[in-house]
Amino acid sequence: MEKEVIPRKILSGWISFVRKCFFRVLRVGPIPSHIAVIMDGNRRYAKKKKLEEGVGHDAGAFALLCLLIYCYELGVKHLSAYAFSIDNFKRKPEDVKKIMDLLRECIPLLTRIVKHRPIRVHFAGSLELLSADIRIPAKRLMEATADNSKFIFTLCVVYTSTDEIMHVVQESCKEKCDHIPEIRANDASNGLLGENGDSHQGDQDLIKLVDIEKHMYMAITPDPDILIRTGDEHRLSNFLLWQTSCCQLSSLVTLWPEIGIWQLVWVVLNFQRNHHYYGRKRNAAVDLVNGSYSSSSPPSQS
Ligand SMILES: CC(C)=CCC/C(C)=C/CC/C(C)=C/COP(=O)(O)OP(=O)(O)O
Repeated sequence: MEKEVIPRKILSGWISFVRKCFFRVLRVGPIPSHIAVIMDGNRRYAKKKKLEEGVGHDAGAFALLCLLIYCYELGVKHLSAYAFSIDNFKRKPEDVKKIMDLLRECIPLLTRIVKHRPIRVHFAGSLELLSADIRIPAKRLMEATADNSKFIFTLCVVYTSTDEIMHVVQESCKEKCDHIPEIRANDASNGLLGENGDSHQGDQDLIKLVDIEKHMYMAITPDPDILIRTGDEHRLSNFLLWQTSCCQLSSLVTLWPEIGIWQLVWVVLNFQRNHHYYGRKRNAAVDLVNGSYSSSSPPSQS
């Protein structure tokens, strides 16, 4: 990745001015709070351009950093990217090494980008599986930007939803086990223990939705409004499965390194067109979770 090129090319001059004017017009409509991306098509891009495979990933990382700046300027509050899945460890060793090298390189670049913008950088996933030379600077960058609240950029690395949900279950159980004596004592004082000392109501409610959500790797961001997948793929590939039940899925034929401002504008315009529909879905889901539907009037299926 060319280190100098990233900020200069897109941050200065009339291109940046025109882009900001354009975004101002787009902001007349609702702007998604959270965009998530699955960055497919990097190798195909390299093939198409007759470049070495790894160069496709370089171009992909560059495209991601540009998208970060565009989203920030547009007024989006969260951007999350699927940079490395746990399943990607099954790829050829040189492919794994390439993405790990990019991760290592992107930390100083991100440090420069956040120097002038209040962006919080978050790495989500089983970070203990990263080598120390990536994990330690990544944790340092997370700590250094932890107080930035205007924008959160999440890089999902060594991530799958299955792993996230397993992690949540383990953490929630661990936490509750530690508190079982307290919960039992509380139930006993409220007369809620049965003859054999079991809790009548406590156990089935032991783990609540709030417990699950607080242990998610993605706990610091709201659910995405838009999930973009490039490279003409239509699968979720174990990415944010818990978080995407009411989200617009935008599958683009564009290869990831070719994503730019026009693709972003296109998905945001689609979001604006469907905004009321997704808003209603979301509200219905929240009502369901809060138990505001009675059993005699189930939610309408649409
Ligand atoms: C800043 C930073 C660390 C960025 C990450 C770099 C990057 C673009 C990662 C994409 C990872 C990935 C496995 C994509 C899948 O498709 P593929 O790219 O292998 O391509 P294909 O769909 O053409 O096979």
